[in-house]
Amino acid sequence: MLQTQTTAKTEEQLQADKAQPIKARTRGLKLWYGDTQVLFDVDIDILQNRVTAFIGPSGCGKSTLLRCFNRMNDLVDNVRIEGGVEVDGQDINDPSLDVVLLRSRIGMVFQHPNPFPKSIYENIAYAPRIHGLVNGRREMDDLVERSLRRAGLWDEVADRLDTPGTALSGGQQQRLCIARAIAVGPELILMDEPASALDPIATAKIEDLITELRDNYTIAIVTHNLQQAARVADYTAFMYMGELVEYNDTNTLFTNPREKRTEDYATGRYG
Ligand SMILES: Nc1ncnc2c1ncn2[C@@H]1O[C@H](COP(=O)(O)OP(=O)(O)OP(=O)(O)O)[C@@H](O)[C@H]1O
Repeated sequence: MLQTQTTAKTEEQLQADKAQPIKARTRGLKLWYGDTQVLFDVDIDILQNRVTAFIGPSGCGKSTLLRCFNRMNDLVDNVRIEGGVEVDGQDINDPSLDVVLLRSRIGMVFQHPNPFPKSIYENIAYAPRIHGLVNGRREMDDLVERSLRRAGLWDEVADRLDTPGTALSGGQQQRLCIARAIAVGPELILMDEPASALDPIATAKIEDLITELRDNYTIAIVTHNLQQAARVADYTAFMYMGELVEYNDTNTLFTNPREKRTEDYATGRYG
């Protein structure tokens, strides 16, 4: 078994989760890059206000699956997608859908922090301004402060909002990117290995933040780090060669997997 601590949900919590709305889901999702198929009939439900982790060996399709939820794969040449992807019951591959609007509703945080080459303040203010989400400077100041507070960064940057976001430490930059994602009030936040470029202390802060954000947001996270999935995720999906092998509450997936492939991965037999 996995040499890590997972906290089992109580029977009441598991029952309560059954009533939790589905924020996003895929049905029969298949994806090809050119002639190579990398996702095979993936069916997954992402529960609202829960953290869902995608784990699996390198190249199994975790990031590709994550990117299906905001149509980031559209930016890749020769990509072909079949099957359904819904966010809040809406088919996001509907050709009439405004992709820019979609991406503004779904935040994304990448492996390497990527603040804009602008001030800390502007990093947060930019998207709400172009989407017309606030009226006037005072509302914007409030939004910037609220977003930075939610991302656990306010106390560290309140006196230097005019300095460049790129001058912050790596961990601070990543929290700035999370604050930037939060500022537009996203329905879903996608995180692609958000802590893998950070040291253990900065990683712990990101993990604490993910746990706090769960009350207000729905989070899907790709991670290579099984302990991290065990610490932050309510639900975990194990993928292998483009298939969703097993999906369950995190404790059950790690302590009582149904599939031998899941058990082998969780116990480090391959990876
Ligand atoms: N833009 C692309 N064009 C062609 N093939 C791609 C592209 N992006 C990913 N792939 C291939 O698709 C497969 C799945 O990649 P993906 O990045 O989704 O896996 P992953 O599980 O996230 O891997 P890792 O853990 O190494 O990041 C891999 O074989 C990869 O080489």
